[in-house]
Amino acid sequence: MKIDNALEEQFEEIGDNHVSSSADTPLREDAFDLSDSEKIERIEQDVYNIMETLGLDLTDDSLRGTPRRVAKMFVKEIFAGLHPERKPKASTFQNKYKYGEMLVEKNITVYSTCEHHLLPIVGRAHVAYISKGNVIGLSKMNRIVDYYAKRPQVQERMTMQIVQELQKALGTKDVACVIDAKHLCVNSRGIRDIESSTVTAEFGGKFKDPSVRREFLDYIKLETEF
Ligand SMILES: Nc1nc2c(ncn2[C@@H]2O[C@H](COP(=O)(O)OP(=O)(O)OP(=O)(O)O)[C@@H](O)[C@H]2O)c(=O)[nH]1
Ligand SMILES: [Zn+2]
Repeated sequence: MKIDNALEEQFEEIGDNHVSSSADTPLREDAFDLSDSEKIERIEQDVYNIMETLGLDLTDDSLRGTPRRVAKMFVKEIFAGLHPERKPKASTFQNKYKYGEMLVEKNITVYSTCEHHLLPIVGRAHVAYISKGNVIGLSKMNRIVDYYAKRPQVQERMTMQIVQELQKALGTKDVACVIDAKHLCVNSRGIRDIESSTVTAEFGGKFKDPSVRREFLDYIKLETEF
C-alpha cells in the first residue's frame, strides 16, 4: 500500500540492473481500518499475552500497567509515523532573497525502531538542499526526519523516505540526507558490538556531483557522538 506518494519519476531514472522501486513502508490495505483506541486495545492484549507467556505475574503492581503503557507507546509515540494524518505540514516560503548555496540542517536527532527486532535505532540525520525557488522552515526538516523515524524501519529506507519527502515539499531533486546511527540489535544483543554504527546516504540531483557532495560532507564532518 502506498502512503508516501514517493517521487515515482526518481525511480524511472534508475537503470535496469537496479532492483529499487519505491521506498514506501510496506503496509496492508486495511492498515487504517482500526482507530487508534481500537489498536491500543488489541496491542494491550497482545503484550499481556507475551508477558504472561514469559511467566510474569501481571497482578504485580509494577507490571500491571505495562501492557497498556506499551500499547499506547506503540500507537501514539514510537510508531506514530505510520499514520499519514500525522505527517508534518512542510511550510515553504519563496526564496525572495535568492539564497543560492546549499542549506544544511545537521545533527538532527533520530530515534527509530529496527523493524527486524523492534529494538531502538539511535543516531543523527544530516539533511541538505539547494533551493529551486522555495525554502522550507528549518524545524520542518527535523519534523520530517522524526515522522519517518517513528515507524518500524531499516535505515536505508528511512534515508530515502526523508529525501523523497523533502524533494516533494521543495519541488527540487537537489536534496541529500546522511544518517549515522547505532542499532541496538547490533550493539546490545546478537553480535553485541557496542562500537559499530551504520552510515546511510541518499544524494539527489546536484548532490550526485562529487564536488557538491564533498561540500555537504565537509559541513557535516561525521564525528557523531550519540
Ligand atoms: N540492512 C539493514 N539491516 C538491518 C537493519 N537493522 C537491522 N538489520 C539487520 O537485520 C538482520 C536480521 O537478520 P537475521 O539473521 O534474520 O536476524 P538475527 O538472527 O537476529 O541476526 P543477528 O543480529 O546477526 O543475531 C541482522 O543482520 C540485523 O543486523 C537496517 O536498518 N538495515
Ligand atoms: Zn534489528
